[in-house]
Amino acid sequence: MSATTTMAVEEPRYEFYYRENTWDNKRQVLTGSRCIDTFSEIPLVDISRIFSPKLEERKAVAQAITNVCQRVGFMYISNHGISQELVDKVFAMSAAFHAQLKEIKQECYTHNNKELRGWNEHSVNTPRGPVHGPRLKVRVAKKGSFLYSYEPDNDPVPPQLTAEQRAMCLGTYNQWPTKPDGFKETMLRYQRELLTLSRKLMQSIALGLGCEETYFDTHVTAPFVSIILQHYLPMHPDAEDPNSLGAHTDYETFTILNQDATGGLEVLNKNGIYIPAPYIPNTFVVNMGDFLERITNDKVVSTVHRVRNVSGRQRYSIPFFFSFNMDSDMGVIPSCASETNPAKYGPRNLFEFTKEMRARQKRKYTTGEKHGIDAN
Ligand SMILES: O=C(O)CCC(=O)C(=O)O
Ligand SMILES: [Fe+2]
Repeated sequence: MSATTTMAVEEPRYEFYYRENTWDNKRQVLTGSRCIDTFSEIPLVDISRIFSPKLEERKAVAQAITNVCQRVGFMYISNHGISQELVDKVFAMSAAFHAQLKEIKQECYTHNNKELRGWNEHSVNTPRGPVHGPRLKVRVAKKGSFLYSYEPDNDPVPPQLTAEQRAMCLGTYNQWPTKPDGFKETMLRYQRELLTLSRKLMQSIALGLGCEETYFDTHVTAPFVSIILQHYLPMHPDAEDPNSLGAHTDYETFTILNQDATGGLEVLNKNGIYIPAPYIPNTFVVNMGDFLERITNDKVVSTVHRVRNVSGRQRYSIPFFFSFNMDSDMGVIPSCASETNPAKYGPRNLFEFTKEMRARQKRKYTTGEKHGIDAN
């Protein structure tokens, strides 16, 4: 009788995630003998030199940023120039807004709005009843979010726009609550200051990718920007889905995220391990989005992430999503393509890129269809 050796065949493992409003995206993660050397923490980059008058210094930080963008797609930035006084004020306003009665927040309900700007609440199923008997699916709230977008008249460098371009700025549809006092002014100041920082970061990314520093400047004069004041409730112990915000990628160029000290943000590495991205004082988290991945021919990575608020406390965060002008046609950047690595994608603008997604979001609200995920 001859002995037979059975080779165990490792099944590929996939992580399913949400991208451009669809759930059927999957990314293979590497397990067992397939594991590779990947990140196990989120790097921190001191960006003070992006403001340096010396090109050499700006190039050095650009290189550091771009290396992280390619390897991890997520980083902490320190010395970003945004004052702690403003950050504290924005968080305090967000907490005061979310603490109001639902009936008051509903005055700026996204459902009332053509472009879905405003407040909304997301919920989760919590099966109740005997384990072996009929189970009731009770929905409980897990997250509230207030969404506002770019207002061209509030830009530190107000752009010249045609009526058509102005209509593409979703901030035209912002809904502002009357309370708390000073809410709109604070949120617009935050938008202004982060716009300036984002344009500077965009120049740094251009340099790091081997382009002229000003390569993207004309494409960010009236950028597609959205800001969400996220308010995560403590996750219900019986919640059917443990995610406060399901695994997803962001679809814009990059996101500047401000989080409180609660924790819960997790970033997927190539080996399928979710790496925590806890709060680090005086830093922001910056992650790259799908549109930048596309125009860099996949050189920069848009990394999957999720939020699980298992702290038992409320959590607040503020993602600032930054992208190009809605009507800027962007192809693969010449320095990211070559004869041996031709451009994989043709030119596309944000308006086209997000059209189907925005239509789906509207369908979801008008038909009450549930995707079980919170769109950005
Ligand atoms: O709340 C967080 O920490 C992350 C939020 C996020 O990923 C998003 O809104 O896209
Ligand atoms: Fe995100």
